[in-house]
Amino acid sequence: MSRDFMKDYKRIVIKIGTNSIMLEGNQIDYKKLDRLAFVCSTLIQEGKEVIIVTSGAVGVGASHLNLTEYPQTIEEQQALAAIGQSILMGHYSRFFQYYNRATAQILLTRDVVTFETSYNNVKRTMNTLLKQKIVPIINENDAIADDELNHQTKFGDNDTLSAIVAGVSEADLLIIMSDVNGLYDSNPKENPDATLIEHVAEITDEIELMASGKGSAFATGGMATKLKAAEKILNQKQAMIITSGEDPVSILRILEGDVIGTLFK
Ligand SMILES: Nc1ncnc2c1ncn2[C@@H]1O[C@H](COP(=O)(O)OP(=O)(O)O)[C@@H](O)[C@H]1O
Ligand SMILES: N[C@@H](CCC(=O)OP(=O)(O)O)C(=O)O
Repeated sequence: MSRDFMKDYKRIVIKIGTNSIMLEGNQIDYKKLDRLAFVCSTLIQEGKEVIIVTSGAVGVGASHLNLTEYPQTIEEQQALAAIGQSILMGHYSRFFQYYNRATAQILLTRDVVTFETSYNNVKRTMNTLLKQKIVPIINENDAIADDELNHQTKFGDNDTLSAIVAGVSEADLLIIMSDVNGLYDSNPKENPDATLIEHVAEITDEIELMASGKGSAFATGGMATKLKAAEKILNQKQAMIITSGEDPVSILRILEGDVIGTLFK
């Protein structure tokens, strides 16, 4: 399938996962964040609008405290996210500054889906930032999001969050950057013979069966939540790509129509 239509896409949501932000040994991958800032700034110069959905608050918090294991209690996890989120945002802000771009932090809970006023507020905030060529950087508000009996506030994972953000912002395309090149017919970390799927038009039972667990202790999603996100995107009549976060510059080629990663459309 030709991907020439990519050239017409204007509003892009880019989701970057914990495994792409952290190097092995739980250090922040500065090169990756810098390349991402370069790519987003270049896209804005080309007249596109970019929203980032970032994971990594918990991972960066753990790195800051030199933890190697995922903490057991919710309060420890939430405290870690609070520590990591501000450090992470500081890095984004500095790397984007080099390219003369401002960033803005938006932390969301499920209230944006449940309450119309919250939905409209976040939509308005995102549009106002984009009009000023400022890059909204979104994460779940991990420090407060928890599910109480009659108040569900958690998205649970950032793949779901990124599909919701793509819906609220009426984006043309969601790009999910991961530590794999796309959806394979089985987990490529466990099966060296796994083959990459180039295009998926519908999330069938057969597609769902291909996905299994997550790539590291600090990630929450795995391929299964990326497929859930894809299902949402297809229902919203939008497009999504899962691609490797190894070299964010490949996003420029994706938007030129190069066949990279798995396309859901
Ligand atoms: N069919 C599949 N194709 C590709 N990756 C898969 C598949 N099934 C499971 N995975 C796993 O999904 C992981 C990516 O998801 P995740 O750990 O949430 O990473 P991220 O932090 O990038 O969101 C891969 O590292 C891989 O181990
Ligand atoms: N909000 C969490 C995101 C966790 C998450 O979904 O991680 P991932 O599977 O790497 O996208 C954080 O910032 O640590």
